Amino acid sequence: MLKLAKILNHKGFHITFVNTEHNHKRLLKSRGSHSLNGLPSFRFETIPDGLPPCDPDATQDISSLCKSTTTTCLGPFKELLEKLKNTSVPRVSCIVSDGSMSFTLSAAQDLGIPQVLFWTPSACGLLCYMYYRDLVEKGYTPLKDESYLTNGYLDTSLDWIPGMKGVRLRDLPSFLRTTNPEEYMIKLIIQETERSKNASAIIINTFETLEGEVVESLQKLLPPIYVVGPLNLLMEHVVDDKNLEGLGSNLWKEETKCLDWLDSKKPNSVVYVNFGSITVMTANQLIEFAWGLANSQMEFLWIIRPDIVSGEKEILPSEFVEETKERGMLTSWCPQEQVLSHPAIGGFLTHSGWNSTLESIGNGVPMICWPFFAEQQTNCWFKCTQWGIGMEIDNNVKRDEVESLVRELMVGEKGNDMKKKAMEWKKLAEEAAAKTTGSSYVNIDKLINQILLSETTRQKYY
Ligand SMILES: O=c1ccn([C@@H]2O[C@H](COP(=O)(O)OP(=O)(O)O[C@H]3O[C@H](CO)[C@@H](O)[C@H](O)[C@H]3O)[C@@H](O)[C@H]2O)c(=O)[nH]1
Repeated sequence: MLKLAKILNHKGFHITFVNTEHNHKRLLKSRGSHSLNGLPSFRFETIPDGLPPCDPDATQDISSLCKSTTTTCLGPFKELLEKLKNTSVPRVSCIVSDGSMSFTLSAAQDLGIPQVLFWTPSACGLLCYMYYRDLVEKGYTPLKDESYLTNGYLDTSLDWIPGMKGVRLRDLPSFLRTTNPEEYMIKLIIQETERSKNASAIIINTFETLEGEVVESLQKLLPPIYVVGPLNLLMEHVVDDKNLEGLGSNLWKEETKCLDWLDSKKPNSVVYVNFGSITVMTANQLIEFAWGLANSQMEFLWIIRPDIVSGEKEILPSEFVEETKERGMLTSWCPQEQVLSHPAIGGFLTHSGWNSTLESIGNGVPMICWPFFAEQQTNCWFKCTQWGIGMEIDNNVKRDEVESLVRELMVGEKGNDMKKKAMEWKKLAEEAAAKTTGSSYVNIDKLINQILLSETTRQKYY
């Protein structure tokens, strides 16, 4: 979202970027007390998320956060808009908000301005969310009982989601894996996808050559869709804007020593391991990953967030630390985009969050996928079965499987094929983001001219 906002600012928009108070505090902590002072044309504001204060270093519970924002944020958001009217900043002429923050639609309606929803997961993830109502109505979820999680039921294949023939229940976003008929996340998904139909437009961070067929299916269900990714590559066109450089969004402090360490490594020799900002695992799973990496004999850079093990501090066996000290580096958070673009990185063991996936594609890095939740399962399916750049690790992770997949990724024949394929996707991603001619570059201009600066908006506010 911040990247998109920077691009729009670069194109001439005044930006008011609204964080929750919780995230605002976290950003100040990780980036420094002046980091959100903003610029005259790019300002930060906050609204409360409605949750009680909690550990500032840990990711909030997603279900509670969604429930709270969807029920409590509209009031504070409208108050903020009211407040902005009485300041010297230009009048708010359009609202771009997260796809799961559809309460903002009602505020935009009050002001009579365009409202665009930016769905930050993949297009394939969003397409599955669009079919969540059908999954409930057809009786696929809730599951009859817990045994359905393991009795083969999740292998049921579906042929009615257009653009995703052969996808299995287990490859769909994970929220359907519940026996609870009142599951909040399912209700939320149905509510948010339904409300999305009322937006002026939808933005997705992907590119046409990667997810064209899926986007075509989505076009039939939603308002005009603008495909504008990979945003991390489009950002390269605003690097000359020095003013924007200081605005970043890392929620933990970035450790940059790993970049020096990578400088000392041979090309394509290091496995990069990172599970994003939300994934948690058990202490036992952490240990299985550790021994799998150690036994693979490969060099690795492993990012272990302070809250990666649910409910306890992560503890790695001292024998593991001793055995791998010459070839492994452990740290708590890194500048991932710089890491993935480093020539030493040969493969990425990832949870398959969409940003990590796109950043990996944009750098031609093949992946091993350990999807945790949400649409990561769907991203994993596409990477493994459609795009030829991924191999999946079983959820019940075992060291032997980690060892063999890591070796296959780094020195095996399949790994080699995946690397070639990943380089082809990198080229296509670069083409989509190319200045002036790339499809995503062009789509950003179309979004601006057709929606954000519509004729009425122009007449009313400029
Ligand atoms: O050490 C780190 C680890 C991560 N990152 C960055 O953090 C982001 C992580 O994003 P993503 O890979 O999408 O993972 P999550 O944080 O888990 O993302 C959530 O949001 C995504 C977009 O909606 C969804 O695709 C995921 O399923 C959902 O878990 C990426 O830009 C990374 O570059 C860093 O900079 N340093």
